[in-house]
Amino acid sequence: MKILNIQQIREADQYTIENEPIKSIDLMERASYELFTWITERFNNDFSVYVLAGSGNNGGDGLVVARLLSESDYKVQVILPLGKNGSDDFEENLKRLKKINTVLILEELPEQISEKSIIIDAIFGSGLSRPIEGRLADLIKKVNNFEANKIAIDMPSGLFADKASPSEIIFKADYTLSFQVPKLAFMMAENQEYIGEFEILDIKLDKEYINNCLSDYSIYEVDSVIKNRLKLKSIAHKGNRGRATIIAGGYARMGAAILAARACLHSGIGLISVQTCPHCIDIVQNQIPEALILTDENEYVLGSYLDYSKQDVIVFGPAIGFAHKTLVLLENLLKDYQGQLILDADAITLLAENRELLNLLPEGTILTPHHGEFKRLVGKYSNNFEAIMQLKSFCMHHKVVVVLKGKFSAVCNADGKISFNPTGNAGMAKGGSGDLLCGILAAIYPRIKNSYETAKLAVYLHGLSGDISKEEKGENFMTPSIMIEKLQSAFKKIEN
Ligand SMILES: NC(=O)C1=CN([C@@H]2O[C@H](COP(=O)(O)OP(=O)(O)OC[C@H]3O[C@@H](n4cnc5c(N)ncnc54)[C@H](O)[C@@H]3O)[C@@H](O)[C@H]2O)[C@@H](O)CC1
Ligand SMILES: [K+]
Repeated sequence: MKILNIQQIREADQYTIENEPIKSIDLMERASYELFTWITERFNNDFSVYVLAGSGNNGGDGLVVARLLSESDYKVQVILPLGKNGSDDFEENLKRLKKINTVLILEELPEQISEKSIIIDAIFGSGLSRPIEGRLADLIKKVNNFEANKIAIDMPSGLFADKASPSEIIFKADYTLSFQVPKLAFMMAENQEYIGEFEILDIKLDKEYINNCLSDYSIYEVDSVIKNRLKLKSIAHKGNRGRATIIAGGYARMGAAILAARACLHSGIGLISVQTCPHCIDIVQNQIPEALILTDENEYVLGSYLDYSKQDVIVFGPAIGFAHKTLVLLENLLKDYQGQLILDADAITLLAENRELLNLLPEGTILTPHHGEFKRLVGKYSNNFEAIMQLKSFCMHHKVVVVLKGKFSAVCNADGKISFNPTGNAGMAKGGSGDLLCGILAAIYPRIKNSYETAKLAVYLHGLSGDISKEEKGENFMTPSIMIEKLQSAFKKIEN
């Protein structure tokens, strides 16, 4: 699903108004009817409704919703903190609201409201142009302390759509009901406490116009052509389903390699090899009898460059440490290995600390840093909008694909396009979770044969197995090992 900026959304509104054609007040009615339907499907009319309506078109939407809910016998009260003069459609809807005469217009929000209330934020939407201050700021702080159900129309008031929000005076919504396309701000971790869950309502803006809008940002949806590449051909044998090698861990740290190898195996790889030091061979063989062992000549760390000529893909990095021999192995892989490289965890720190290696990164290498590791690569940033800019320039400069892990993990291609991943949850934030992602990436790359498409689908499947684990086992109990088991359902889900 494409993410558009405010300017593009405004143009799409205008195009629809002129070409459908539809009057702007009727488009407002249509948008608000979707809001009304969403609300009435989830809250019955035992809930009292408070609508905070600004004086622009976001406020206009709020007034329409107030009218529609009142006509469905909800008790609705409206507060107009910016007064009664505003945009044409706002003023017309205020007239219509007064005509039905069942909605109370309050001067102030009461000091106490029952938990069985809904507060609808229609103060500002996409027209917010500066931070909220003064009386309005006090109102937002007050509302944020109430225990009611809070719904923001289009955007939580105070939040900027396309850039970092400079102030923390922002309505804290449980639900944000936005129109037609998501906004970039919805993808940023620091904004989640204001946005709550977001839903995109179809208000029937011109589809073709939106399809033609150019955007570097989107939310991932499984692509059926790519997904079909995962299907095994009837002539499949272990050799043509891909060969992957995991180079991870070291003495007393082989868990990372085992998790990655298991995830890889359960994601369809044909042959999996694990490079281990001599002391660790038994552990690996006991844990994954399917794995071939590549024996490193070093006793405690991994550092031998072995024969990888038949390997389609190598995962290098999880828990591998920072020994000089390991660094040399990484350098040799960057120089000589001809297959697909997936670099994670300590490999990324090694790159950051030995920056000359960055110039050796083969085109299309997949790197999977979390924010801490990514900052080591690109320097500090103070919000996710800055992180996204750094991500783009890093990928374009080095011609690589980076998965920046977190809430809505951002997968960035070498051309600067960014796809945000919608699956996953906080229960996945446990040691070992990233190792699984490496395994999934390695398993599906040989069939998909495109770094960006592989990364998007692998991150999606990884999150999906996390969501299924959460649903069945709960956020606290779930573990990376459980997630490996749930890969079974994750694959089935995308196959259907
Ligand atoms: N035809 C359309 O364009 C549609 C627009 N819709 C709604 O219209 C909204 C956008 O409406 P508007 O462009 O009127 O913008 P808003 O309703 O978000 O607010 C704009 C007004 O607020 C003022 N303002 C901005 N920041 C302020 C601040 N910090 N303190 C005080 N005043 C401030 C602006 O000067 C302007 O007068 C969308 O978010 C959406 O809810 C929907 O009705 C769907 C159709
Ligand atoms: K709003």
